[in-house]
Amino acid sequence: MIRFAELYHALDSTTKTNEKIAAMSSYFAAAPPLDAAWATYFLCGNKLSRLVPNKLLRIWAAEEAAIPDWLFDESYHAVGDLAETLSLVVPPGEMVADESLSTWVEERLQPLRRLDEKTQRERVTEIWRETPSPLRFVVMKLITGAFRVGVSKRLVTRAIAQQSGVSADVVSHRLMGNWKPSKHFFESLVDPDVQDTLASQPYPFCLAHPINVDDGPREIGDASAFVAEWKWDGIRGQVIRRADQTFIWSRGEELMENRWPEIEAAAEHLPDGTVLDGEILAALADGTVLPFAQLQRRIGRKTVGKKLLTEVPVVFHAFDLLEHNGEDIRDQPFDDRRGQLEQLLGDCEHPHLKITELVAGETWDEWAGVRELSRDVNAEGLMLKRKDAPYDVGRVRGTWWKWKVKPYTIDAVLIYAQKGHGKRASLFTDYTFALWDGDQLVPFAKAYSGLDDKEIRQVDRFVRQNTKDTFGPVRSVTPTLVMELAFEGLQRSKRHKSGVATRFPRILRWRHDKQPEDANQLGELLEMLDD
Ligand SMILES: Nc1ncnc2c1ncn2[C@@H]1O[C@H](COP(=O)(O)OP(=O)(O)OP(=O)(O)O)[C@@H](O)[C@H]1O
Repeated sequence: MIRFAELYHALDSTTKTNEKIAAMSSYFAAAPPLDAAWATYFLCGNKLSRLVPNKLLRIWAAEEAAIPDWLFDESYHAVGDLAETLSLVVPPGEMVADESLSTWVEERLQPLRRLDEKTQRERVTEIWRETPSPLRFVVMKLITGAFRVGVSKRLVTRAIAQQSGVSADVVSHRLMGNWKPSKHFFESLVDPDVQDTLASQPYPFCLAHPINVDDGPREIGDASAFVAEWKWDGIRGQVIRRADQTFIWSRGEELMENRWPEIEAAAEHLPDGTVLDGEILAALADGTVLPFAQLQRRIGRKTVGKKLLTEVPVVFHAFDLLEHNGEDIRDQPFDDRRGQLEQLLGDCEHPHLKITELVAGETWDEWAGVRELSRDVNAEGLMLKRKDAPYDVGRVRGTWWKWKVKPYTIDAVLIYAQKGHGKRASLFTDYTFALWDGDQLVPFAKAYSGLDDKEIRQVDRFVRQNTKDTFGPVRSVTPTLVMELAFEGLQRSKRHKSGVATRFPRILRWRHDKQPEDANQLGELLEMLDD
């Protein structure tokens, strides 16, 4: 466990990619497979659900430290993070013997949830007495369900690939979807010879690069090398038909069960061993695509009632074929995959499962004209896809380009929060957002509205659990949450560190599917300036 705590602190103390990868690689090189599986689980952003109520931890800690409750609360207020407060306030313990990460998790931590309060307290006190502060901090993060470390899944993938010799593409595929940490899981993850057989497992998604709106797409090459499709504004998904079952995955790697019954029913007509990539859209029977706001009515519902099914029917617009007849065809050129997709969906045409049509055009000028009509079909612009490119993992430059029509939206990272006013005076509701400038996050806009009450409470909880610093009423938080902001206009501004002032910024949606490093660059905002 000490080694895992050291890894945590090593990752926390550097922003350099290479140092993070090196720290993880050396951890994986020495860790037994079950420990490595748990470490992978946590580093990829998974958590244990909360094991002991925070309220009880606070009371027990105050008693263990022999301080009054109000002093504990003051300390918590000053520190801003419960796990850190617990590890600082309770006197440091002395380690008896180091146990492995998996022993900690499986034998000491997970069982806590099922114990009665008295035994829970005995076990937690025992943990405090046996853990020095740096180790205790990590253990408390796990117990409070707030464990989080500043690495992306991509970096974890690279570290495992580097250490094991299995290619990053294969590792990233094996890390997709739901898996449970086990010795067998990690051994298969790093085994070059193992066959991947998990029926529900999706492929890593291919992502797009933005085209500079002013310059247009000429810089990316000749138009004849590309096809164009509408850039739909819906939910990205992979529809998998394997072993007579259907699985629909979101880009955020969530298995969307019972959410899209029309699409599930349509997918039953697909042959076994098929994986489609595409966009879930709200659309009428005549094919008219509805705005995202309509689709939003179905988001977040675990099951969908009859009324909503009739009012907001959905269609899966397939734009790629990743697996055909059980064979992974991602290495084939787009043109070939598209040919097979057309044949496949031509054979089993269904009102809720369609192929996205290519947008007619042969030159950039022709497509520029068509792009102006995007809003009329409720699209955000065009997607340009290279005909000879394989289906890549992640955002590989040159394969897919997004050429949006209305650029006044951007994905930003929440970095500061402050309490609101009036009925929101007890909640952190005023947010400051930042964009990347190289590896720095630069604040550029404040936004107060756009989230619903439930989301506001979630963000409030996040702020309290992830405060890094307190400046008067303002808290800086670990950069984690990504929100899509919309604004009416942009102006150059000397007063702002970012160099721009946004007009009427508001939160459009919480991008659960994005990691902080997926947020936009400041340069992309500057490119939107009209002058
Ligand atoms: N025809 C299409 N081909 C591929 N992706 C499409 C298409 N139409 C809509 N999309 C959406 O566009 C996204 C591609 O852009 P990107 O990979 O940059 O994701 P993104 O950051 O979510 O995009 P954005 O925030 O600009 O909508 C896909 O994830 C998908 O949801």
